[in-house]
Amino acid sequence: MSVSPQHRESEGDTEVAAEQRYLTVLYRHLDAERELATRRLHETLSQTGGTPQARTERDVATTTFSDRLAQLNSVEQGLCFGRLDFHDDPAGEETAYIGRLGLFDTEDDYRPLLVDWRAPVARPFYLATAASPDGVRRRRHIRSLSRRVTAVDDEILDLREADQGQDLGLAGEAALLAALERRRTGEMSDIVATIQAEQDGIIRASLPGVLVVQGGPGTGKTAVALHRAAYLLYTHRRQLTTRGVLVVGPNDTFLRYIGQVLPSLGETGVLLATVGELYPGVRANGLELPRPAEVKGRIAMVEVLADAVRDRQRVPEPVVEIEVEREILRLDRKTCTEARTRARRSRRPHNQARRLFVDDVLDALTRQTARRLGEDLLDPRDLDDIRAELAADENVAAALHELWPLIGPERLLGELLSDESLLRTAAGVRFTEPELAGLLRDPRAPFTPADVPLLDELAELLGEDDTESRAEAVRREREERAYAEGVLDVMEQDEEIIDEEVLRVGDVLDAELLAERQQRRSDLTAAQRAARDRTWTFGHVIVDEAQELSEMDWRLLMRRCPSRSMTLVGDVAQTGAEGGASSWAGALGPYVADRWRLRELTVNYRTPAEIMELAGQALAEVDPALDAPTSVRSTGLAPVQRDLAMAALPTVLREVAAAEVGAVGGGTVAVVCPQGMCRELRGTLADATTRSEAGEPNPAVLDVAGVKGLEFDSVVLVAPGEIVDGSPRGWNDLYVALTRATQRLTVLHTGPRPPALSGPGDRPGQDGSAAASR
Ligand SMILES: Nc1ncnc2c1ncn2[C@@H]1O[C@H](COP(=O)(O)OP(=O)(O)OP(=O)(O)O)[C@@H](O)[C@H]1O
Repeated sequence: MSVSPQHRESEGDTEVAAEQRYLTVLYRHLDAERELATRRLHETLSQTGGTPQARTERDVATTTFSDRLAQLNSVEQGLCFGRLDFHDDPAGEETAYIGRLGLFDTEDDYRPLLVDWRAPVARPFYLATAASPDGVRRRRHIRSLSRRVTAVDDEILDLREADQGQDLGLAGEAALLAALERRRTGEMSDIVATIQAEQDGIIRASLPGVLVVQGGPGTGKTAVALHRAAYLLYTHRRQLTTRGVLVVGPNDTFLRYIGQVLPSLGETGVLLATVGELYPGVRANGLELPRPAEVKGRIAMVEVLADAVRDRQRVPEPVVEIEVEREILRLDRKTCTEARTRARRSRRPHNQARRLFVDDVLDALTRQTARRLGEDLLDPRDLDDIRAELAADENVAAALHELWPLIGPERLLGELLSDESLLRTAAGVRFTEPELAGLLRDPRAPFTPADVPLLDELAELLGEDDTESRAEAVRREREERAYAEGVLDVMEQDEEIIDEEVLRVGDVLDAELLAERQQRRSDLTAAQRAARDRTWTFGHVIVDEAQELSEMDWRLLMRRCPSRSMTLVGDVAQTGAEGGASSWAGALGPYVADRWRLRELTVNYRTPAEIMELAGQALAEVDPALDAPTSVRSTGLAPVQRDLAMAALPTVLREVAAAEVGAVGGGTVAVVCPQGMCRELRGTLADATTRSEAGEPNPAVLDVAGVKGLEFDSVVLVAPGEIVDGSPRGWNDLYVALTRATQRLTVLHTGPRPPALSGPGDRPGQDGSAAASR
């Protein structure tokens, strides 16, 4: 059907008005649900007293209503974004509206008003095509701002109508392009309205097993990973809310950048963390150079740490003398070696095996003392007393501490990295001299993120010294039981005035059970509990920028997920960490052999074609066999490259940054530079720096590691030559830096251009004069 522009406009207006009416109804239901949840929450909170069971039930209800309210609040923006019209649907439901959560008409037999995007019914919204319409006649994207419909975009999924001029490109192309053109705020948005078919397949892939998602820059890996978390929580709610889902990202800035996506999808129970945050009780905020971090990430550290622990299990050379009550007792090498062998053979962790060692040594000292006192005069009770006295003796304790100390991971690692002789003994010939020297540090230095997997490894090797925590657990249990007994007493007294025949509370509920209920009442989410517990194992683990993980990082993460239900997203062409992965098979082989699935993403939604052409030249330097993803859009703006003298950089950068901030009209700008230049350039731009909507500095001055995974409307790349020369993975780094912009890219060369960046059309100049135009 051909329509005149005026006709089309009025037809569009009618459709917008119709959808507005429907949207208004949906918001009315949303408001009603909110009111209901608020009312129930208030009612629950205002109740006091009652039986312990009633209190428990109230706590559960409070959590349920608060969660529901948070979910209802989170879907306010873009509540409904799609509509499917089906051909003769046998169920008689010819239309389905798709949105951020499910809403039902409670007064009309729970008729679905809005279908959750994760429900199977919604799937054709993402998958149907004209060639394979899956019963769908028309897919409509509904765009809205606040509660107002701003546009509708239709696709008729019918090849005959398509022949009549319908555009059958990407699913919801107009809505997709509108989303991609939006200026960036510094916080990632969800893509729930415009998920593409290849992404949908990954989001809804089955839960078990290791799924690797490989894709070039801007292909939506992060977006897909987060939507997969939301999908899995919806589909496997019971299983995953108990064990929790962990999402691992490369650094804090990145976690802040993605932090709003899951809440905007109504999911709050996910733990977002860097590997450096996965050791409760340690804030690993020390800085470290890439080289020592790489050495710490090597798998050889497993043996170094095991040797460092063994090094703490000593025997006397040849004898140690202990003064007890003015007598000298002797511990010889043979006795201690036998005790050590027995303790080591137990294969228990160091702190737990210590009990065996201590037992044997105390036995030997008891025998010695008994011999001295005259064995024939002593009965077993006397021997027990002697042993107990020896165990309590300070000098014996000191000798035992020398031979087999109780030691925690933090102390052992701190001492190992700050004591050259301990480090040399443990490292053996595994590292070169410069590598060893790089590992040594000041004893007061804070832990770094690369230390965390080492602490975790040590925690496994050392085991908890659980003497204290067991005593504490027993004490707590006693207290809880005493409290529960008190509660039961009070309740039974109350009941005495009631009929004797009535079942008493104590008949159905004993103190132990009541105490246990009290514990289960804890209203922390699984994610919150997991964050405090090193030994927590998650129901599913998602890792973003997974190519950056070191071998030691992988060991830690695998420990957190023994079920190996994992989604790992990344791009081996973007690996910047020296100890990061060059291939997925290499990284995963030790844990799952070849039992992992690979899915690829091929379309770049971020970087315009013009910028990708330049980035492709850097990618060819990484590996000529790699293909850059295809850009979904072009802007008509070629990147600008300028050559200038280093001395001119401050002036030129100030000019360029100001111009770019103006050009993106409130959007985000990043200056990306070699690590060593960041501080100086921040100073250069200090006067002109404001804050983005997300509260980040704008322009942000960041090195490549700092922009990994992020995107900006405009990027000013400084000294790419130095970035290439600055690391063994310099070309990977340059590729990352070149692919951060959603609209505009300016490259400022302060030295010779890397050959791959000089292409046709450039006019290299000198000293800061404009060299190439857009
Ligand atoms: N289907 C989609 N609809 C709308 N926007 C999308 C879609 N897929 C991806 N995007 C957008 O494209 C941009 C890049 O996505 P994302 O950051 O997830 O890519 P990535 O593959 O993780 O990139 P990198 O490897 O560079 O970190 C984001 O702004 C994201 O919101």
